[in-house]
Amino acid sequence: MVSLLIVEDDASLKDALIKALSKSNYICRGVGTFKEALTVLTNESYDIVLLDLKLPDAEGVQVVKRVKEVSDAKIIVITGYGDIKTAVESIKAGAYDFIQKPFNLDILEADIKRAMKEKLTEEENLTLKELIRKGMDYTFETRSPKFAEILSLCERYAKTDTNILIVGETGTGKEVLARYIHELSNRREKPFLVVECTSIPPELFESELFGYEKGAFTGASHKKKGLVEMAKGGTLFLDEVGDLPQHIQPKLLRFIETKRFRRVGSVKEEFADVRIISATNKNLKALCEKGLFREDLYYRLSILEIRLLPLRDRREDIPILVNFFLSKWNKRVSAKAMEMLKNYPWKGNIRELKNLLERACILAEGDLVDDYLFVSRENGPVEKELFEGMPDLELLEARYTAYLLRLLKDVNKVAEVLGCSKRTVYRKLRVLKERELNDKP
Ligand SMILES: Nc1ncnc2c1ncn2[C@@H]1O[C@H](COP(=O)(O)OP(=O)(O)OP(=O)(O)O)[C@@H](O)[C@H]1O
Repeated sequence: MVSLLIVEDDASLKDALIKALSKSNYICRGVGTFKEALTVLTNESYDIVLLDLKLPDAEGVQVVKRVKEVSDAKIIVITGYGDIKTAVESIKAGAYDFIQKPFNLDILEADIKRAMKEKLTEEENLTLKELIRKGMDYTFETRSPKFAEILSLCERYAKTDTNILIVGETGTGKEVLARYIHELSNRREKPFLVVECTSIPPELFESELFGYEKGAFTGASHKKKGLVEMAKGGTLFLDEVGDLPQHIQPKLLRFIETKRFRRVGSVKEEFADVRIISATNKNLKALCEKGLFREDLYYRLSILEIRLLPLRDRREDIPILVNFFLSKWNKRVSAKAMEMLKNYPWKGNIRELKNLLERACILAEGDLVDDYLFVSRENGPVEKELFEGMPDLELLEARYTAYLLRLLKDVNKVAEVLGCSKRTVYRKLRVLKERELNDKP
């Protein structure tokens, strides 16, 4: 529902507007002075402000500027007849549009609708900019009865709005499954945002999650929305939730319970309807017992729980996954190699399988990738060449780059495998030369 604040000192006009717009399903509130308007806007969020520029305690363009400082709302200015100059100036100061008294309600409503459309597009763009959406690049075809059961649970859970905890070893596809649940849910048109609990520094966590106001801390030169606000209407995925800093836990709990939060440096309560899916490879219960994770938060997050199988417990799906990853490259493995892949321990689960196959696809010239599957694992002399003398990271990278170049005989391919530019490849080769020269007696 769209919320409107009507700032108008003419009480009869204000009341008439509230009555008429409420009938059209807008949530309306009215105030008669600028002071009241500022107080309300500082404490509550509105989508649109209808703003009379001639108020008893303030008037003119300054009014627009002040409102913009405290609110995200689109401002539609109400001006008296013949006050075009002020109206134009107010647009320059950031108002969305102006409307002259006396006005027709249909025109005002059309204006409100246009302003809302622009506001939603802006919010969407902002979200998209902040969000690097990974492609929906997965397969859930399965021959494993146990995994089929998990999938049918997910389909049922997706239809609810309840928080879900996904538990499983690293690389088992917890994030992929969370995206799948989001895509099956009614929230699919809204964002799916990932909070990487391990990679956000604890001191920045609150502002990343809930956003901040301009001036909230040194360096906060502009207001910024947090992930919770950007995920409005969608799903927030808390990856490695066991690593959630302890000082954030009560704040997240409060948000989950009330759907309300405050940006850092703000007293204003914001509202966001967000579904939380979390994932962990840790034993959260054990963390609770050690006092490292709040028990009440754990129960809130894990109302529904899904336990993902490690790949070794669904080996019947390995051929499906292998063919899925290879098909993108138009490559294949022999039946013998497939058997090897089926029997491998896969401690890193699907991630390890995917990485191994992708590397083999890049390395193999023909369509059969057998020879490149376990190339560095079984190749003792290569390991010796790379690791001799316990190299530091710079030397190891340089040696590995040189090794790949010998193997692939093509700098472009090396750059592709390493995920860097050709220039970086050349730089690493130069490093190797220099280090070898320096190390010679
Ligand atoms: N069903 C699937 N189909 C295809 N690829 C998958 C599938 N599940 C996982 N993967 C791939 O495996 C890799 C690991 O998946 P994901 O990041 O979801 O695992 P995770 O359990 O969240 O890992 P971690 O605990 O390390 O965060 C990704 O590259 C992902 O694309």
